[in-house]
Amino acid sequence: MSIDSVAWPAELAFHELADAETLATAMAQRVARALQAAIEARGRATLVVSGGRSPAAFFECLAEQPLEWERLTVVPADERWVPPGHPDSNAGLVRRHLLRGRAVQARFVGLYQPADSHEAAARLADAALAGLSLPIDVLVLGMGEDGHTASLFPGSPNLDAALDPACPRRCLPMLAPGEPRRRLTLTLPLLASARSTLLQLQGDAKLATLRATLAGEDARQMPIRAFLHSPLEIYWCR
Ligand SMILES: O=C(O)[C@H](O)[C@@H](O)[C@H](O)[C@H](O)COP(=O)(O)O
Repeated sequence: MSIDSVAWPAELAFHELADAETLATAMAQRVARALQAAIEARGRATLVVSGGRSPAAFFECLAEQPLEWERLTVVPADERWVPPGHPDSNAGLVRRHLLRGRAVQARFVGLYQPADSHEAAARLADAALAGLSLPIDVLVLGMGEDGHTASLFPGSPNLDAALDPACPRRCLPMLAPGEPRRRLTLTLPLLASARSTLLQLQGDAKLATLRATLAGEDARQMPIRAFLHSPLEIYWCR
């Protein structure tokens, strides 16, 4: 399948990059421009990033960007309900690959806190996010081959609530199909408030998933559909 074989909606900015390194650099430069513009306009900026295997190289390129990091707040789009020292922790991923060098000066608002229950943990994360000024400035999403994004998983309890544009919560507990199953996710109102949204994808399987999203509109089946509209920018390489 080639990029040109898919009739992408004209409003989606689709960038095909030569390889993963070129993609990471292009995304880092784009995100840095948007964050610096936000800082110049409002004195501060908020960046929400996804976890998983894809973003490490992008994080490392972004960490090298000449930004006023002390004016930045970084928030995970979702979290596995594991401590930051756990190998699956998104907070750990961000701290290892993004909050390094000068970028260590950024403020980080993590979602994980120990709690008596998954729901209690989500309420603690909700409280931690209460002070976050909206709209967020930059959102960077990934996508699973099932069409999930953040931890908005098809079939998860709370998915309808999390996708509700009027959801009163900023963070909800979710269940992933694979381990670690217990997740915490930012909800649609918070995620969709972003002034700029980038989607990072790699490989033909995810391109096929993205193509499949165009065949329907129900975000409960493929939650990434809730973001497939302007101002989304898609960055893809094989
Ligand atoms: O915590 C997570 O895993 C992410 O937030 C999740 O939404 C991720 O972006 C996709 O699952 C893609 O993950 P990969 O980059 O590992 O394919």
